[in-house]
Amino acid sequence: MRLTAEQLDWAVHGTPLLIDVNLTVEPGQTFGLVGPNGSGKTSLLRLLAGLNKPKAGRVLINSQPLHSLKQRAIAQSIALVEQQADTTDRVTVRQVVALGRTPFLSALRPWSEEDEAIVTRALHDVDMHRMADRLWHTLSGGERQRVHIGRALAQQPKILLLDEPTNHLDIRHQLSILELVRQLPITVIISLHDLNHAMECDRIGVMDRGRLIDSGLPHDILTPNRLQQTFGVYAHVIDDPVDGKQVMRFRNAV
Ligand SMILES: Nc1ncnc2c1ncn2[C@@H]1O[C@H](COP(=O)(O)OP(=O)(O)OP(=O)(O)O)[C@@H](O)[C@H]1O
Repeated sequence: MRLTAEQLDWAVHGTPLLIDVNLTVEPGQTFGLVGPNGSGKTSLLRLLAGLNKPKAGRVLINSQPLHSLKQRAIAQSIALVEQQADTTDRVTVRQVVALGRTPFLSALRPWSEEDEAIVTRALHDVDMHRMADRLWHTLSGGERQRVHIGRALAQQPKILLLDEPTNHLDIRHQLSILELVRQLPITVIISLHDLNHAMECDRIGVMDRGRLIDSGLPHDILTPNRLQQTFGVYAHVIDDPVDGKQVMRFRNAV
């Protein structure tokens, strides 16, 4: 599904937090959202997921305005993994992941073996199958993060929105989750602080003080000049002698 944001504005108590954001992510693309702390990445993802209503502008999935759809229809297409999602309920890992199937269940469409298989697959995808019966509150931060990604995968969305999905993960799980996400045949928007990870996206966009100030191919966007101006760091790019890929190295900009 194509996801489009048209002239999005959002404000809290009169303070503009998103200003004239325009964005199109083509079906199947992985779009990385980068930007300093407080630049508006989470705010944008919440608008794209339909959790917050824009003050102006609109979000479209394919050519359908998001605001014209019921919450259940949105949930059948879009999944959001938030940064600080939590639950106080006494639930197991499997039960949390199974919540991803909720938008598809009804009196006429009760829980089925297919749902069970989708949940099992999602647990494997995030490497949590061995902990399926563990209680949520006993999990570490990274394990919780993987369970939330599992819930989103169980939702089998056509558009997956991920807000810094790797910030609690050890390096092995960072790499495996990013690889998994990139291989999904769906539209993905992922906010990332690790700019070397962002380089692996199909396209990236840079947020700065509520505006999407640049978007395009990672190598064209994450230039030393941009890193200095927007992120306040000096960077240089070196070629990895093993695979020839370009890697960024950062130093303080004083
Ligand atoms: N409900 C709110 N009330 C007031 N200010 C808010 C609210 N939500 C977000 N903000 C502010 O809006 C700005 C953008 O926040 P947002 O969480 O979207 O940034 P971000 O780019 O995701 O940041 P980070 O990289 O730190 O996660 C921040 O300055 C934040 O303090």
